[in-house]
Amino acid sequence: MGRRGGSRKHQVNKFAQRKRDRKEQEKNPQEKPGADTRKHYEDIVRENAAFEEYYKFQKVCPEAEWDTFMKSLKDNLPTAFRITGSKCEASALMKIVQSQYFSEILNIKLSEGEKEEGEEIKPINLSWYPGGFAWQLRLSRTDIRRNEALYRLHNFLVAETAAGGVSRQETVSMIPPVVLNVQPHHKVLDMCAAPGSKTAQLIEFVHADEDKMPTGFVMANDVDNNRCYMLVHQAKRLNSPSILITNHDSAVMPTLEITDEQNPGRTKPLKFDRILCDVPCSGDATLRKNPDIWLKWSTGNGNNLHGIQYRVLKRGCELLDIGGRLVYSTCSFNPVENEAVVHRVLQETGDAVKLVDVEYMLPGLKFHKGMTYWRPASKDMVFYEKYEDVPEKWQTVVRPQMFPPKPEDLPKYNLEKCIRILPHHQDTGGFFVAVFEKTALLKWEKEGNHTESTLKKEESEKNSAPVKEPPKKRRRMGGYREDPFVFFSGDSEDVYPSIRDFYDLQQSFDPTCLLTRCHIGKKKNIYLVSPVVKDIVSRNENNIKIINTGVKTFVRCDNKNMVCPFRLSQEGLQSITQFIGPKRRIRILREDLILVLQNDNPSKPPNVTQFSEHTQQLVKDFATGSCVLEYKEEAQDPNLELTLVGWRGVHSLRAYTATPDTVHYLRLLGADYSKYDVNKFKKASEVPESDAEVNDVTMKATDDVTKQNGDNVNPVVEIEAENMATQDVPMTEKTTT
Ligand SMILES: C[S@@+](CC[C@H](N)C(=O)[O-])C[C@H]1O[C@@H](n2cnc3c(N)ncnc32)[C@H](O)[C@@H]1O
Repeated sequence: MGRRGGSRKHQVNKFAQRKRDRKEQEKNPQEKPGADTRKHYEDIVRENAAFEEYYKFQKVCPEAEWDTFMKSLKDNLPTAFRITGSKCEASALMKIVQSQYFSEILNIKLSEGEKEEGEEIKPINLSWYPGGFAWQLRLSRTDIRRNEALYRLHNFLVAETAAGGVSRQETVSMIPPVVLNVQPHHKVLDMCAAPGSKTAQLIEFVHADEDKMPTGFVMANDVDNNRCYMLVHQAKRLNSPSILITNHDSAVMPTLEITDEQNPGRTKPLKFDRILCDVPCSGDATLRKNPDIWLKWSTGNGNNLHGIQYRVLKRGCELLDIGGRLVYSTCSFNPVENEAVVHRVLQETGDAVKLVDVEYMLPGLKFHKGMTYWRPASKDMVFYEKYEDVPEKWQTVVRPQMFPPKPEDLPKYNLEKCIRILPHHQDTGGFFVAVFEKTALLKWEKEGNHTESTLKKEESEKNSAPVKEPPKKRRRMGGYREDPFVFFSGDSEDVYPSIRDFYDLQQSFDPTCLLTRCHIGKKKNIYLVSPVVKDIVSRNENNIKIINTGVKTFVRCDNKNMVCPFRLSQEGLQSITQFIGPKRRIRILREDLILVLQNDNPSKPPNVTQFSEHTQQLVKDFATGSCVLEYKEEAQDPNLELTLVGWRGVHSLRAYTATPDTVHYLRLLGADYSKYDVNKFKKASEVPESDAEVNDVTMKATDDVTKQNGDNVNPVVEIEAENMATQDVPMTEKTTT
């Protein structure tokens, strides 16, 4: 997509990288700049006396459980994943996982040290995850990657992640979107969204009703421009027309405009039904995954983050609609980042916002209730009972709002409704979750038209500043300059009539939901958004930096045999398929679908004569060009229904899918895909040691074919981005400014 295309979206900002390297080197002078600290993870001594002293004092964990808590924290983290995609595909994939891959796990013989005596390695189904689609394995990522007996499981996870059939995500990180209780009609805001594992869940929930385009949407925001491109990657995997990605400081997120359905032609401020506020935090509950935190931990980290956490949560409460729900979460154990922030906001918002109990939504999950007493500490590990005891030199760091409520006020706040998960509860990372509901306007919202306290302050500051000439050129708002979002004007748009006629698009399809990323020149890719997303983008493009939206639906294909210069793209097919008429659809038989998928070399597509008589008849008078291949398997429960982009050549028929999708479909059809399922350990003897990791043969094959198809991003980049996407990267205050 224009300048946002595959090569640039994961591009490292070299200047920022050099700055990070310099800072890192100042901290660890013995390290070479840019050195991969992950290499040394195994050598890190997993101990920190201050950490232990601080949390023992705070009583985050009952004394009797302390040793188990610490032991669990020092252990590697088990792998967890969710099965995603349409209900029928997810059910079929789940059966395959259970019958083929889990049996492998049960049969493996881990060497001593990898497994403790009598340790049960049976996969655990996460009872509280909707549909039972989430699993936790008693194996770390490294166990899976390094164990030859598990190479098929590893290939499966990598390929299905790229195809969008699986999302690898830490168990506890799945909880906030679940308790947010998102429905397809909800307007959802993810305030601190990158790298986007929770955003992916929110998108899945918005798409729960598969037959319809959701009337709701997800707006995923992050302050860090580079990290926003991780969100683009997530959104791309899930092919949703109902997501938009923005780049703004959430603490001062502007109020956007949306069409007022009750008063056609007028707008109203956009308020959200659901808000996820997964704020930047010290990340000390991710110690199992990020052992370098053992080296860096200090009380200062949590204290420094309290302010931004509070501001983001408060702004979230302002942007929430009455009756709406907000989830505040961190991957920190620290009450200063958790209950203290929750208490501070509850204190300010009075009766308008309250905590809700969501235990019933998490059957089988072990956790501790929120804390009602804690003591903030300064960097020198002195704990304070009240603000008056804080020496002057620490008073800007240890703030009055960080202290717990007085015992007599406790019933007002119900802090025990918060959820604190410790690593030993169910062998996961730690996590903190608080669920709020808004029952009335906030005090300061009632006071006037300008509802936001924060923005009001900003406004008055702006007003007192000398008046400047308005900028003549479009403002460049931090980071890369984005290409514009240019919506089709309607039926009269130059390229639209040929698309409409060729694909036999139904009257009910609204062409104004199509967009390109250029004003002038040839339209290359055409993207589709849902009507509500179009409304928001077109009304607010100048109020907030929009990084990305829309699912690629048509791709220019100037083939001399094509009546229409655009072919379909697999990414947007699920959204547009219901509008495509019978003229461009082929209902294909199982054996024929397997034939096109197995013969995916674009230079040698299967000849029509190789297909069944049934399919030969169907394609006999079928015009050449892009088409939809449909397949329905009645014997499955639920029926397996697949929809793929195909291409009718003069003498051939082929599928137009990227390799991860090809493997995914062959897997679902129970067909042979062994050419992609290569044992990299066998292959390892043929490749140099240093290349062994990236030359995962499954993905190498993917890479080759994808380049030929020219339709998808480099899968090696995808793997890297996926690795990033499964980490809730701990933040420091610096990142938030
Ligand atoms: C804990 S991570 C979020 C993880 C993410 N929700 C997920 O599940 O993948 C915190 C994110 O907040 C972002 N962030 C920090 N300060 C912010 C701010 N003021 N506004 C918006 N985003 C912010 C960081 O860039 C970081 O990506």
